[in-house]
Amino acid sequence: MLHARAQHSVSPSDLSVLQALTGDRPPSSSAAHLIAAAGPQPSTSASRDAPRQAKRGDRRPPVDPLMIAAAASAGPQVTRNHYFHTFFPQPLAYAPCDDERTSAAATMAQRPKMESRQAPRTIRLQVEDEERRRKERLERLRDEQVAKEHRHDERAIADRPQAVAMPTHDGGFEFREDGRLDDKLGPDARRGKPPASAQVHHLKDDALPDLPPLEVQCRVRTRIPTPHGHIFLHLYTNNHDNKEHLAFVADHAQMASTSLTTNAVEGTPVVAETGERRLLPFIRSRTLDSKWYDGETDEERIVRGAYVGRLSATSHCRHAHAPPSAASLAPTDPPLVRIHSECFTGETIGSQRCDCGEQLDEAFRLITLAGRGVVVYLRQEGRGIGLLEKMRAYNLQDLGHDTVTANLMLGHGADMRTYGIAGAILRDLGVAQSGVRLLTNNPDKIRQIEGEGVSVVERVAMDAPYGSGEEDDDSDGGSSTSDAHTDSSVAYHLRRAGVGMIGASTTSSPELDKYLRTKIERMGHMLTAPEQQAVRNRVMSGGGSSGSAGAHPLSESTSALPARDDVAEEEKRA
Ligand SMILES: Nc1nc2c(ncn2[C@@H]2O[C@H](COP(=O)(O)OP(=O)(O)OP(=O)(O)O)[C@@H](O)[C@H]2O)c(=O)[nH]1
Repeated sequence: MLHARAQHSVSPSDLSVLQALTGDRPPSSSAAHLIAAAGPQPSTSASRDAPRQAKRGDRRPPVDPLMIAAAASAGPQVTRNHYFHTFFPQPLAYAPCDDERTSAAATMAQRPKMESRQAPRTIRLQVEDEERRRKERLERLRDEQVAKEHRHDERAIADRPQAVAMPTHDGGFEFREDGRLDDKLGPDARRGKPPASAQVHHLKDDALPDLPPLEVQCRVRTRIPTPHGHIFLHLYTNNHDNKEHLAFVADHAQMASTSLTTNAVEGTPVVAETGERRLLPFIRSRTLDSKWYDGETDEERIVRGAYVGRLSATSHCRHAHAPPSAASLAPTDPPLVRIHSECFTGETIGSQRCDCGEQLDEAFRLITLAGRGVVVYLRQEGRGIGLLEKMRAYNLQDLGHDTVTANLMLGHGADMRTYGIAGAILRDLGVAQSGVRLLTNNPDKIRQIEGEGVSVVERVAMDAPYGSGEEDDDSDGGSSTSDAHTDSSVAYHLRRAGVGMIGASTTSSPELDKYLRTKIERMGHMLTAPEQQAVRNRVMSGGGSSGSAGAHPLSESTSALPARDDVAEEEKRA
């Protein structure tokens, strides 16, 4: 005890060192000298009183001389104070050792406040529990929905003919009554797998992962005389949506043989560049021509427009003839194909906000001119958003927005269409495999349809006849105009004859110009700008028809398609 007290007795030189170290000014080199010189000193009354005062007023333990020596020898930047413990200390930011020199409030202000952001455990468990229950509820609802759709599908299948047969054009195969493939039809069939030629009907549509593999079926086909020529109209159903998609087929040779009622010709005769003569297979629906169920009669097949071989007015016998075989024919020349999306406003009431009516009209004209081609008409109104939303988009367009921005403002993509059904229809018609010449200006459409397994060997420009609204503003009310008064050319009359909508086939309006410009500038469509088109129309009005679709002046390869980066960017932002 005595020894300890002797050790803790404070000498005047200790006090001087302490003063030097804790004074307002940093310790000078003389302080170090002082410290070095500090040794056991004779005690004065002041020094004797100091511990007593400390005992009375200041209850902190006396200063350890070893600490003082260590602090002094470490140089002027270090005091006996310990470092202020923070994760990111300020340089030379030391904690105060004397409460008198820094207030407690200031100290608290300097210290970073560490707060837990975690909710109490009970609340966390409660939230987790609620989340789990919410997920289970959603899963239950989804299961119920799937079960409902499944029941609906089963009913729909039950309503169908018992066994849906598959293509037989190319040596084909059939389903038995129970829906399984007939055993005699090869190894694939024995394994319960349709042959490669049939698998095209079962391609998975990636965009709709929850749906069953896509199947299309042509329910009926009939002949329609149009101002451009006769075409076969096909109505398709499918298992992905409840819409009736359509296909218009121009096939002159088939039309001629059908009207003879004898099917004397079994293909479209063509003469190749080499002078070789050959027959291209008729464009026919495989699902329509296949046997739907055992015991179907020719009469039933005639009513739905299926192939019945040699027809006669009294054909009541059971179907006994195979459809024409394509197996022996040379590879087909690529037919002209248009994949057109429904536009009630443009096609039926002659809206001049878009060029859809003119495009449909032109597509009909071109496939009938070519004598062999297809227009697939998809019920994807308003680029897939439906008529209701398209009309809302029109109202936004009236406020000055273009067609892309209006769609985005309504929470849709710029283009919500898919082409799985179009691909399946083209495969069903037997034109996809050998390649098609696609009538379009839309590079995205080419990419998508190729993604569906349809080979596009050539892009043919969809060059519908429209004028420039700017030029025609002074004409009669801005309605269909341009060449009506001046153009007496064959081209004009040909188009005039093919008008499939109110208000003639050649149209123009400022809205249409804006629509076309947006398609060029924002959607990457390979179109002629409205101003250039006006000039072109004038030239064409003196130059007659653009001629055969096969020699279309704007035909070009599908390479070097422009990107749609800006639209993708805006879609992301929206
Ligand atoms: N959402 C929306 N859809 C429109 C508008 N105008 C036309 N459509 C739809 O657009 C579809 C036609 O698409 P377009 O972009 O004109 O042409 P495309 O089929 O992509 O390209 P092409 O093959 O070159 O004709 C149809 O379904 C029309 O109903 C519009 O202002 N807003």
